[in-house]
Amino acid sequence: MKRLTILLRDQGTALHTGKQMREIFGEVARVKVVIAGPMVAEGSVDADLVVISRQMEELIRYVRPGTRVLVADRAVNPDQVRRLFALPADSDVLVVNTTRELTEEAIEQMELYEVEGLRYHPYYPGIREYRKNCPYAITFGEMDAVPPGEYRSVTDLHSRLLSMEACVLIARELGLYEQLRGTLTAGNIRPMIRLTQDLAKLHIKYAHTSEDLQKIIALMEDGVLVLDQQMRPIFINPMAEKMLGSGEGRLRALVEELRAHGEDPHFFHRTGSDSYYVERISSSGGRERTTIVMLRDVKKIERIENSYRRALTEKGLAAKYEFKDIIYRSAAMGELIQTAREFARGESTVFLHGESGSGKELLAQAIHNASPRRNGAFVAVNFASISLSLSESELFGYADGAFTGARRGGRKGLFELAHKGTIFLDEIGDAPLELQKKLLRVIQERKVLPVGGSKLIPVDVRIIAASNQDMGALVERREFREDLYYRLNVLPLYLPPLRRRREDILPLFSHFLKEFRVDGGELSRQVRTEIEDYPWPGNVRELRNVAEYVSNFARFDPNWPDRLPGVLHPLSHSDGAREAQEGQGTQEAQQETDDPRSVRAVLELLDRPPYRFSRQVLTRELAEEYGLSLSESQVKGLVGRLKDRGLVNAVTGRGTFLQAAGQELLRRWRAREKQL
Ligand SMILES: Nc1ncnc2c1ncn2[C@@H]1O[C@H](COP(=O)(O)OP(=O)(O)OP(=O)(O)O)[C@@H](O)[C@H]1O
Repeated sequence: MKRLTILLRDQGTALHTGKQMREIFGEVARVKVVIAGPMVAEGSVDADLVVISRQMEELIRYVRPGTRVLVADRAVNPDQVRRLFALPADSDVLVVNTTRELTEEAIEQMELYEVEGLRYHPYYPGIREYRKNCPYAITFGEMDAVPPGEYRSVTDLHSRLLSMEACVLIARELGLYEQLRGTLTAGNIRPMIRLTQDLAKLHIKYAHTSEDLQKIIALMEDGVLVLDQQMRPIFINPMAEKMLGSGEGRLRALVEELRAHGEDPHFFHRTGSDSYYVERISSSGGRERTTIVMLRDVKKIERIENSYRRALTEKGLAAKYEFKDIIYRSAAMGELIQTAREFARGESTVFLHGESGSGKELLAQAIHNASPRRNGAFVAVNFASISLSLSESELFGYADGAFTGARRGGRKGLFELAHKGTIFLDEIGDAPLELQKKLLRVIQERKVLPVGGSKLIPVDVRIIAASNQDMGALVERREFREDLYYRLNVLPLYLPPLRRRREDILPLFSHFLKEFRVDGGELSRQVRTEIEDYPWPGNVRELRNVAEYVSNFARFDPNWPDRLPGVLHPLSHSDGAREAQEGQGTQEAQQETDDPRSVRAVLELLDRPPYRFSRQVLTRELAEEYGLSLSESQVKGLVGRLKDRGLVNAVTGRGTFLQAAGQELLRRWRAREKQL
């Protein structure tokens, strides 16, 4: 048997190249891979043929003089290239390798594949200047060489393999070409076929997606039109056809109104006896600017409004809770309530900051009921659940004759309904910018302009706003108007999350147990600690849900407290085994001794901007946010174990970040908590 030796510099390349060589030559030659280094004597490597790859010619000194040597080229592995198709077209990609020659060669080869729209920029250690801020990076088994940066993804295409031309040369040199011709041709063609198949599949998938989209748009109950730059229709769905009729005239009238309204993104459009709410979205993507127009039947809007109003009036436009209904024992809440009572006496706008479920609405109602306006209405508007087109007429009402079908005398908006009372603007951070502008005007002038009306109506309302988002960050990202925020944040109150006021947990728990008619009895010390130590990411609402859940079995099972830990940490207890059987939680079920709270806290932290944390920051945030005082080395150990479980990844110099499995686990935890 002929002896073929491949002489290389590093382990990673050796692994892949060795595999490639054995696949092709393994049956007819003895393939050996030698990694040059201090353990290999210079002038000692021999075989019938020694192969050295280009850019590593200096390794020739290890070869015994007189041995036949072939310097072979490497090529990007076509099997790996297909991963580039996953990157969005028109992206900048940093190509990372260890030397300038290798990097430039790789770029040259990748350009041959003509992956649409990817622009490659070289990087290698020591390069003077390179393109920073590339959203994507690719490398060839040299992950460590990737410079720090905010990448959306870093793809490892693994070491490049010996090119097929090189393999043919090796076969020739060894006199094995005839024998191997079939294998070589197949080896050359197969990856290409696989690549082509992949592209075909991708193409079919997109074709399907756009077909599916078209079906969905066709079935939509709103009219959808797409107009080109000259405002000529490119696409009209059946509903829009029905709304506008088949004649040219109606479409022309709509286009004229669109032009007349300039940049105004929505307005009412009347045609014949019908009225439509028009929403316009300009799209500047692609080569041409297009306009997407949505038409919504005003009668339908009215129907939705009616049901929203019904829901509101069922609540009676009245605030149920008073300060005495707020359960607490912590000093933090005591102080907060004291301040809130003082705020209640005044007229200024109050802003309640606090995580979801921490009791913002409860507090807003209590403030209203302790204020001079207690006999007026309390109207709650939730901006997270109110749709854009609905919200304007919903909030400000509409005038008589604003559109055909509008009620005689128009209709009052929620601001007017709250006249002499309080309006609670919940989840205000979700208000669309367009609406924020209008809200600002109302707050400044204390007057509303109903949709389609020309007369301002004075309203006397007190505003309480609330948000569970970081408003400062929203303002910074320009998603929330700064001027509006300052108008609203006059008397700020910060509701601490439940985990920051642990003394409140047990009193609240027994309060809710009573509400669900469960005899709280005496909880063991262990169970009490368990409840207090749980981080309660869903705050009081989650605690109430757990009490309700417990009530389902507590009435029949006197030992119900024993089941509580399993309810709070489903994965670390009995359910963990089930998850494992489902094949997803194999590692989750192996629960090392890690405290589930710390695991959860780390995953939660990594799921927040900036999504990448250094160990120091992680340690600090764990302490500040979750009250978990771990040392840096404990955090290191914990992160290491989470990495072993595939939940996170940690790269030296680039921090720790969530992996898909970690995200999935969080999603499942949260979904389960919602169900509880
Ligand atoms: N201190 C408390 N005492 C009694 N019940 C409370 C307390 N805090 C919250 N709750 C109850 O917890 C639930 C959630 O509270 P609430 O709806 O006020 O939270 P929120 O912060 O407004 O939530 P979101 O931001 O999701 O709207 C409600 O059923 C509320 O009655």
